Amino acid sequence: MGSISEVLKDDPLHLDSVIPLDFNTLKSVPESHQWALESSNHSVDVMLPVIDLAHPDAPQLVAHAARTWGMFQIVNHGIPLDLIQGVENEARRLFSLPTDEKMKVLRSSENLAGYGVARIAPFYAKCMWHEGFAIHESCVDHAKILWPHDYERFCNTMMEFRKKVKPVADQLLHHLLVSLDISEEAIKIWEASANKVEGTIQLNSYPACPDPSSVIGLAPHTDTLLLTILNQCQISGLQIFRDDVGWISVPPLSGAFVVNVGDILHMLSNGKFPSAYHRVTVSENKHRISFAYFHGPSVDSYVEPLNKLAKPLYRSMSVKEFFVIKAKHNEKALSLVRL
Ligand SMILES: O=C(O)CCC(=O)C(=O)O
Ligand SMILES: [Fe+2]
Repeated sequence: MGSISEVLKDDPLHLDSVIPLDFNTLKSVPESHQWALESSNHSVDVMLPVIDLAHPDAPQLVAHAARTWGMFQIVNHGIPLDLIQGVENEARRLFSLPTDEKMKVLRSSENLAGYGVARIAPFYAKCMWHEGFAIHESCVDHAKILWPHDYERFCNTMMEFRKKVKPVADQLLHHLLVSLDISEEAIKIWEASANKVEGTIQLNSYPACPDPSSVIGLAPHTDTLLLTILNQCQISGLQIFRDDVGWISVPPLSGAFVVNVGDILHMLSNGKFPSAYHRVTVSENKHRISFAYFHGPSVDSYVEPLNKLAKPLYRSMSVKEFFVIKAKHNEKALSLVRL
């Protein structure tokens, strides 16, 4: 089984040339980070569905929200509040390290785990008001470099989070696959595929910005994998785009997670679940942290619309092939594999 870094070794994401800014030293926004954002850059507040996973109708509610929005919030998910707070605390501890310390664990074209800019950064002339840290399997090697005598707290917290979030993602994926009217065998194959891999944890940091209207935290994008489960740590910033309305703010709810559909699940569902197009704005006075878990699949899997009764909207391809297409073409990837 190959890692994402191995899959992309011939078509690397050119992350090496983009290094996050030292945000602590700034009094104004440098030109490198000023975006020409349209004047219609406002957002509206429309409430995304909030689903209680303990509710008897949760499977249907989840499927309905995924079809209508590609994004929803979940409560009663079983992930303890003190663990959520622990992950935020560890992320803040990491991002508040001096820049030269963080640079020791910089992600690169060779190793996509570690500190650095967003995966989509190489596609834009301007830089985003963001720094991130990606954990693929273990984070011990990096944590030992950052905190040689105290690395366990960080790693244990991240691994505990993954242990608790993965079954939630499994359960959501199960509800979604069942709602597609597909064979039990297809459901089992995709559950096994997601289970085979650990899933990536992505920590995001959006420092307070002297002029938030001229920058973007994360440029509009869709996530690549099956499902994303994200915590906004009580500070707003996440927005989802809807053709009929425009950008919609997703308000952070205490203890809730945001769930969104990624490109691969979108293709498996033959377009029934939209791959949520989202972005992040930043605040003038708050340093926002978010953390996400990206669920499955195994890079050995084969993607194709699973419901055989409908005319397929996407061609068949391996997950590896799709990763390479996405790495090269970013937001055009889905249209390139559409039939
Ligand atoms: O920070 C957020 O709210 C969203 C982060 C995100 O979209 C991502 O990590 O892919
Ligand atoms: Fe995202």
